[in-house]
Amino acid sequence: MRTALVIGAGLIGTSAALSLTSRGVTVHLDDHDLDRARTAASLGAGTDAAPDGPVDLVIVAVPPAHVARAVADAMVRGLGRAYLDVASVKGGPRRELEALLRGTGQDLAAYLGTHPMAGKEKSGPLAATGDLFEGRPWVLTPTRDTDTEALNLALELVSFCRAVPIVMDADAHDRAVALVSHMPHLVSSMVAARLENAEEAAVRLCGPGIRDVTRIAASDPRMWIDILSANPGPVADLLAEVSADLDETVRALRALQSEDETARKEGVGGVEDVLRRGNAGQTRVPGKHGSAPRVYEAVVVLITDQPGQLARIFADAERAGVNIEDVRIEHATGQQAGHVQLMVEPQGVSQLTQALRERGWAVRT
Ligand SMILES: NC(=O)c1ccc[n+]([C@@H]2O[C@H](COP(=O)([O-])OP(=O)(O)OC[C@H]3O[C@@H](n4cnc5c(N)ncnc54)[C@H](O)[C@@H]3O)[C@@H](O)[C@H]2O)c1
Ligand SMILES: O=C(O)C(=O)C[C@]1(C(=O)O)C=C[C@@H](O)C=C1
Repeated sequence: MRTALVIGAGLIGTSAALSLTSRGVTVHLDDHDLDRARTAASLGAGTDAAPDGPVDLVIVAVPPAHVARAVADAMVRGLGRAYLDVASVKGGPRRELEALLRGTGQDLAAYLGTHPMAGKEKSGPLAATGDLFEGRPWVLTPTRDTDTEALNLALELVSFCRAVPIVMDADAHDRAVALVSHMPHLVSSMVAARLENAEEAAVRLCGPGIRDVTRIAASDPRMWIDILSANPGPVADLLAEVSADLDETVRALRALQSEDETARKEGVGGVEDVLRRGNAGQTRVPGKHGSAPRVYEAVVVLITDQPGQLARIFADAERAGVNIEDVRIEHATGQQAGHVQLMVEPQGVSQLTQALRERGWAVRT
């Protein structure tokens, strides 16, 4: 691939453009908000000038409700040799596109619906990074009519972004993401909504647990209305299952308040059941690079809010010969201090702890 056109220079479009540009592809950036295309270009994601002929690949990265129209317009104008979109839902936009192309003389052969399973709760080009898709699954939904050229160009894009291609049927994809993305998003919003009118004294105590559960609740509601509107059935079915678990758990907790010992025992059983099923499900969440989950242990280091602290910790860990697999930073509420959790292989814990303590860090394991 030598040339690409990204329509929608937001988080996903600009991230893909950054990856392609770094691999030598000439990327043209288009957005109905010209400032966004200009911002993406200033970040090194490509040029906001229009291409002077058809590009190899047109990447449509606009909100799901606008995808079919944007792809159809690009196809009718002959902007590329192949076209793909990156929307979070696949069945609806494809059917909509089919309807829009009817009678235009265009068919769907040069189009491929795709979905990178990577993202952020932030939107826009300023949130984009060139490594956003590294090691993440990128779903491709070809049909038997898809051109080999379109599929190969999509595979090249996935490879340039260092993502992992996964081929799926569009409707099967939508059922799968209802489970692993859309239903969890709503549950996160519902948990976060409890905080809206909560007392400040309670909110000040927020720790890592609630941060993990509510991060995605900060996402743009307009984008998520589009996503959920295109996949309502599967998401509603899953939320009904969550709702049944909620009812059971409320019943079990009420039983724990009972004076009657048998009822209390049943309550413990009910609570234990949901916690154990949660453990079992959580172990199935894949780890880094889509591999089987690995168990890391946390070495927690206290830092103060001064420049260069993280760089010093990493340098000290490297000197100790311990590989850091993942990092989380917890800022202490209302203080100029925080904790850095360094996730390492269990056998590296004592070596790293000792090395960091020797270099003056306050460490908790
Ligand atoms: N945010 C995520 O985590 C994530 C992850 C994977 C896939 N996606 C999908 O990627 C797509 C883009 O999402 P995003 O997070 O980058 O959103 P974003 O809001 O950051 O970017 C979307 C961009 O599209 C532009 N736009 C809207 N309509 C347009 C049109 N008709 N023509 C040209 N430009 C138009 C907007 O101005 C905006 O700059 C969506 O379809 C979304 O479902 C998002
Ligand atoms: O990490 C996040 O912020 C996301 O929500 C990313 C996430 C997800 O994993 O659910 C959200 C929607 C996209 O379609 C793909 C990825």
